[in-house]
Amino acid sequence: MTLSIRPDLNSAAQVVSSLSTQQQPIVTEAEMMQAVRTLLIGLGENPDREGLKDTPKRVVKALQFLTKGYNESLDELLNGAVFTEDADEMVLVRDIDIFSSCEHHILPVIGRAHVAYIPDGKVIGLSKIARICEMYARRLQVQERLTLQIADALQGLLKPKGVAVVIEATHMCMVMRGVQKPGSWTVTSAMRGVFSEDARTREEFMNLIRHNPNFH
Ligand SMILES: Nc1nc2c(ncn2[C@@H]2O[C@H](COP(=O)(O)OP(=O)(O)OP(=O)(O)O)[C@@H](O)[C@H]2O)c(=O)[nH]1
Ligand SMILES: [Zn+2]
Repeated sequence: MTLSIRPDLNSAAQVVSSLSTQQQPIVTEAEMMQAVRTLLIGLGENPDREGLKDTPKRVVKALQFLTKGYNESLDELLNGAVFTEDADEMVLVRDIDIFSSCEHHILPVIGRAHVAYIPDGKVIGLSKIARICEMYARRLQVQERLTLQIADALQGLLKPKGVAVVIEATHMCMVMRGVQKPGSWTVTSAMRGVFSEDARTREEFMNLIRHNPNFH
C-alpha cells in the first residue's frame, strides 16, 4: 500500500493522525528501507558493501527523528503548563536552536527562532515555547510556514495581546547545492496583535533580539 492511494490525506500530519487511529502503518519500515536501498543503487553505489549494509536502516531512523514532530501534538507537549498570571509585559525567549528540513529537498534548515508574546491573563511554561518550535521544526517545512505555525500556536493557546516570531536560518539546499550561497541567511517573521498594530512594541522586540546578551 502506498500514500498515493489515500487522496483524502493531503498532509503528512493527516497521514500520521490516520496512522494512530488505524494502529497500522500505511508504509512499513521495511518498505522505507527498500526505498533507500533503491536510492543507493540509483546513485551508483553497492548497497551490500560493508559500510552501506545498515545505511537504509540508519537513514530511515534519522529521517523519522528529523520529522518526529508529525507524531507530537500541542496538547501533549504543553502538559497543562499554561498558568493564570497578571503579567502584562513582553516575554521573550530568543536564540532557540532550530533544526528543520526543507520540504523541497529534504535537506537541513539550521537557525534560530526568537519568540515573544505579551500576556493577557495567561502565561505559558517557558520551555514549552521552545518545545512548540521544536515540534513544528521537526517536520518537512518551508521557513515561512514554520514561522506562522509557531505564532498561531501561541496565539491560539494564550489569546495574548500579541505574538512575535522571527526565524533566522540558513538552508543547506542553498548552501551545498543549487545556487551555493553559504553566507546567506533567510529571515522570516510573523507578528500578531499589538506587534503587528503598534510600531513601538514591534521596535522594542526587534531591539531585544538584536542586543547581544553579555553572558555568551
Ligand atoms: N520560500 C521558501 N523557499 C524555499 C524554502 N526552502 C527551500 N526553498 C526554495 O524552494 C525552491 C524550489 O525551486 P525549484 O526550482 O523547484 O527547485 P530547484 O531546481 O532545486 O531550485 P534551486 O535550489 O534554485 O536549484 C528553491 O528556490 C529553494 O530555494 C523555504 O523555506 N521557503
Ligand atoms: Zn530545499
